Amino acid sequence: MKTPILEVQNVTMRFGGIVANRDVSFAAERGAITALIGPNGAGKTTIFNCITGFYRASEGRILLNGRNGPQDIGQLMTRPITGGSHLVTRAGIARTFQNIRLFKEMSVVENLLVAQHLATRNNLLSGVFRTRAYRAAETEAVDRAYFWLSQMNLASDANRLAGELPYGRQRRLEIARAMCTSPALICLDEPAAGLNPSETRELSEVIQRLCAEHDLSVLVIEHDMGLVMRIADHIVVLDHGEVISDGTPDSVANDPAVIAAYLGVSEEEVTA
Ligand SMILES: Nc1ncnc2c1ncn2[C@@H]1O[C@H](COP(=O)(O)OP(=O)(O)OP(=O)(O)O)[C@@H](O)[C@H]1O
Repeated sequence: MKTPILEVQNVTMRFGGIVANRDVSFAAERGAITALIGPNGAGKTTIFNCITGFYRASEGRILLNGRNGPQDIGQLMTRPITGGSHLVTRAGIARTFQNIRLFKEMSVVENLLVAQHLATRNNLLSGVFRTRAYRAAETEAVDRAYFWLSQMNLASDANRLAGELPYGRQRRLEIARAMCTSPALICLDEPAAGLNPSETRELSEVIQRLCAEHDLSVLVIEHDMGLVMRIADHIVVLDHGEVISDGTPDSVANDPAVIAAYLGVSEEEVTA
């Protein structure tokens, strides 16, 4: 069996007295789409924030088995002096947000160029003197931006203001921006929220294509069960901060614990 791209091991996350995640363990397979589902307040966004380096988990370990071997996300965040969530991006995890966070006053292509500054090794001096390496990195960044715009069916919008794009296109632009950092794992937080059915269908195709053609693994939080059942290879269900089911879409959809969590009744009532 292939090593999973991501291993979440016994993660607990507390906010004061609130336990948002308790002893959460699951793995995301390499080259596959893993969906994280569960009712409101189940702890999905919190575990996402731990994985993507926005929070440091109170307990447990998160391992990314990326292109440079296994990396402990908690250690990247707490590394003395240089540590932080930018190291998690460099290690190969990119994300999008539940509420779209684009630079709305910038053009579409500028949004993608900003994202790549983190990955380039240039410093102030090379910028002032416009060294050969600096110019080469700039050209590469522009080429990469246009590549991902065309992959996301956004090439014709390159020079429009990001804030002027229709909602569905803004969502795809966020994914393009994340892809510009060359991630091994992309984490999508409710990518279908606010989309109409045809935009959702286009989004499903884009996500599946990313996985199939670009050596990418996907972890997605989503409430749209139609989308989840259509694209997920593997589903992890959270409820009250804990994993209550983990398996194929079919096994999860028929799991009495999952049905009970969504209906807000006890498991015994479902099986009775
Ligand atoms: N920064 C925080 N401070 C205190 N409590 C928090 C914080 N973030 C989340 N929580 C609590 O942790 C629990 C899990 O929240 P979380 O946002 O992770 O759930 P979710 O499954 O993503 O919900 P939704 O589907 O509504 O987005 C909730 O009870 C929430 O109130």
